Amino acid sequence: MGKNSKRNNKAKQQQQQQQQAQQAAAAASGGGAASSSKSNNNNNNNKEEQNALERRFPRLSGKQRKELNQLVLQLLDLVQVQPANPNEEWTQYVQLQKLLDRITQLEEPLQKAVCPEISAGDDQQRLAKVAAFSEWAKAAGVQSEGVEIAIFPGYQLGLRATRDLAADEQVLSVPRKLIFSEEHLPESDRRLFCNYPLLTNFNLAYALVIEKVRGAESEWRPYIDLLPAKYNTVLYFSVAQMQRLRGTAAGTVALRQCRVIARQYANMYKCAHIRPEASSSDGGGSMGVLCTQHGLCYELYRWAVSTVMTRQNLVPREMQAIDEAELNQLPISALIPYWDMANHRPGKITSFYDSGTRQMDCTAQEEFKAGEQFFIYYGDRSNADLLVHNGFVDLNNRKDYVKIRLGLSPTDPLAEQRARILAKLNIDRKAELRVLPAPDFISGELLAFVRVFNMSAEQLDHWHSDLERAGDLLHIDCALETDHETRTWQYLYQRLKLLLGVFEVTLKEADEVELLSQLKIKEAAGEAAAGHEIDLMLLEYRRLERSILAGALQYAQEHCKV
Ligand SMILES: C[S@@+](CC[C@H](N)C(=O)[O-])C[C@H]1O[C@@H](n2cnc3c(N)ncnc32)[C@H](O)[C@@H]1O
Repeated sequence: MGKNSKRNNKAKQQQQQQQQAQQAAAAASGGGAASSSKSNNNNNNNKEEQNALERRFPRLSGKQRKELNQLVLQLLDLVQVQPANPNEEWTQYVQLQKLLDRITQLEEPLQKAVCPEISAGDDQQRLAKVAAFSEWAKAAGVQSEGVEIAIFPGYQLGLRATRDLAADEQVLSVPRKLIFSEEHLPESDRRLFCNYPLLTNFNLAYALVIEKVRGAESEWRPYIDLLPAKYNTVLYFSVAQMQRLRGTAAGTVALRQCRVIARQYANMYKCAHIRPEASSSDGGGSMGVLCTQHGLCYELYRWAVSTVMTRQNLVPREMQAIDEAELNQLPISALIPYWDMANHRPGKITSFYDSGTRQMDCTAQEEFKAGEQFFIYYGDRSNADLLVHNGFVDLNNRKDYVKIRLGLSPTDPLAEQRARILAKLNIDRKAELRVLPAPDFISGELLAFVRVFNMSAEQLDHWHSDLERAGDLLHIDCALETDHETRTWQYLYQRLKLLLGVFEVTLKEADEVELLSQLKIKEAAGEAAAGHEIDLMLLEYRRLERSILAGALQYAQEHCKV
């Protein structure tokens, strides 16, 4: 087949798909202009499709649909506003959660029809699915002789060594055909849903939604059945739980994540039920098909997004995504069954995709005794990152840090001179810089920023006269005038004190310690209530961030005295 005819076919397929989307959208929204202009034949097809959809997805009453439409429009209006400060950001989040709660309530019949397990399921129920999953994985070529899937309290499921494993020994390999990605979608769906190669993690979430809703018809069922029913990601936090993050380094990122996912869902809903005609007029609009043809509801979307966030890995792209060669070099997000049952412990990365054999190989990062949990290392990430994107924190994180935001004031008459020195150090005039755990406490970039920020006009002239030496500012022992050095450390001291002060406003240190110990006692007694894991994670996170800031505060105080 020549290139052009291939392209024509693709265009035809795309057109057909869009027509289907339009018909389905019209059907799901109770018919309308889109269906009335079709031929008789199309009308019949439309009816059949509508009936099929009705059988599969329960119809909401007109009143319920109207309320849902209004809620979605309110949500879109709400998230359009860029909050000007942390208080506004918080108020917006609280309002957003209220809308989402009601949306989820109204969508419950749909959720029960397409993904009933999502609100149920625990570790024991998952464990019961392991035999079918392992058989399926082995039949497709997964090698996992030295490990098995088991329950580990505090981790949900994980991998257990079935014999002694030596360091560097090959433990797992998963062939490409079992690595789930957007490339498993039929081409017509890929064209429809995967238009943004840079957003490959979302493409993966869409592919997962489609397979999930296919249920027993999906060849991925044994894997999907084994996935957790819900997650500890920020999308599952209650307002009271999110409150614990206020004023911490993870707070703003967590709120932004909730906003982004809610907005994406609302946009897809709008294209499906409020403005279905958008399905055929622009690429983004066609995403409404996920709601009309694949039963997408918010509960299913947050599950799919969280599955991807907590389990994805990158593998090389094998199929051309679009006609831009450069983007086709970018890897894609993928779910790697069996390998993704391994939990994290600090160490080194030992999982690599082999393009020659086309499989993901994983070796043991250290020795494991028979019966022990087999851990892999997920990579260098701060606990704020782990909390927001992976739904856990690492109590022994050697790569932890707390980001603080600093910026040059636009009203500072010396801002340009300062910015020039910072640029030499690859630091922006508005930057997020790292406070570190002992023994470093203050990163070189943070120290350099504050030093530049505190330079007098004369000192700036001095450093400009020999910009090549700017790198010295990154080092603790850089020789500076005493008053300049004192101002630098006083500034750092005040800033850290302020951050710790915000911690106290949200929850006092003594209360935090008390709550943490109560939760641990309850856990030990087997009395953990719903949401316990998230509550515990949030208190642990606060304790770890507080200890980094407090250590750095003491360090800064010692330097103020010098
Ligand atoms: C790739 S999955 C690992 C398998 C997962 N435990 C399960 O039950 O399916 C990653 C998830 O496992 C959990 N996890 C991994 N490492 C952990 C750790 N060190 N502490 C607590 N939870 C961890 C977190 O819930 C994380 O989102």
